[in-house]
Amino acid sequence: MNIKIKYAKKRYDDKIVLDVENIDIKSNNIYAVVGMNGSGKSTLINGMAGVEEFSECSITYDGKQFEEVKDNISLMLQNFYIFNDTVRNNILLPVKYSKKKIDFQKNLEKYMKFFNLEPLLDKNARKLSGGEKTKTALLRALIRNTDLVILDEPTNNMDVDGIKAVEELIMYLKEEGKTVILITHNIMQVERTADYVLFIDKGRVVECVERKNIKNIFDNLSLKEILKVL
Ligand SMILES: Nc1ncnc2c1ncn2[C@@H]1O[C@H](COP(=O)(O)OP(=O)(O)OP(=O)(O)O)[C@@H](O)[C@H]1O
Repeated sequence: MNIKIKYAKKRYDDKIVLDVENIDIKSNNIYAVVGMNGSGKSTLINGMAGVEEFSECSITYDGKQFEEVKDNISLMLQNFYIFNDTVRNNILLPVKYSKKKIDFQKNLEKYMKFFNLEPLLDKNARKLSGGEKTKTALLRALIRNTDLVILDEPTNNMDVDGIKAVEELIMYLKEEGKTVILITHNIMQVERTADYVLFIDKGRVVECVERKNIKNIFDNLSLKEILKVL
């Protein structure tokens, strides 16, 4: 999905926490959104996914307005909610709210292969480990098989195997033709997965560059400055 953000602003009372313009997301690429805590990353993607309203914005998705494409956008929230129910029902939650006819079972099987969640499907999701809960939330975001997938720190709480599985899954989503927007604080993950990197600082886009043009993020002084990497 091609997304054009002419401008997007978010204000809380008198404080402007996001003020971005001219962001072009090109279809079938993986975008990493990086920046310090509180820089506005979640505000940006939550607004793009329609779970929060911008104070002002002009955004088109494949040339259309959000309402026309919302069935084709999914978001994994940073602070996702786990319901007091089975893992299966937690993952299948979007089924209840979907107007589109979707083969949820097929999607579940397709994406669950990346994790070892099958044996846990009938367990109460509140009893899972932190990493298993994150996998549950991630599969919930994927179950509608949307063209645009937005993930807010999808490897939180994960061990090395979990991180590897999520990164393989992200690459697979791209192979399927999807557009992925990924917030992460893991710069190595950016190097391993992203096609483009959107650097946000104090609510503004500082850079949006092709990852292959950032020879080495750790050698790039301006990026080190933004990320405060020593
Ligand atoms: N409901 C709210 N009311 C007031 N201020 C808010 C609210 N939600 C977020 N903010 C402020 O907006 C700014 C941007 O927050 P945001 O969550 O987008 O940052 P972030 O870059 O995603 O941070 P992190 O890396 O910590 O997840 C922060 O200063 C935050 O305190």
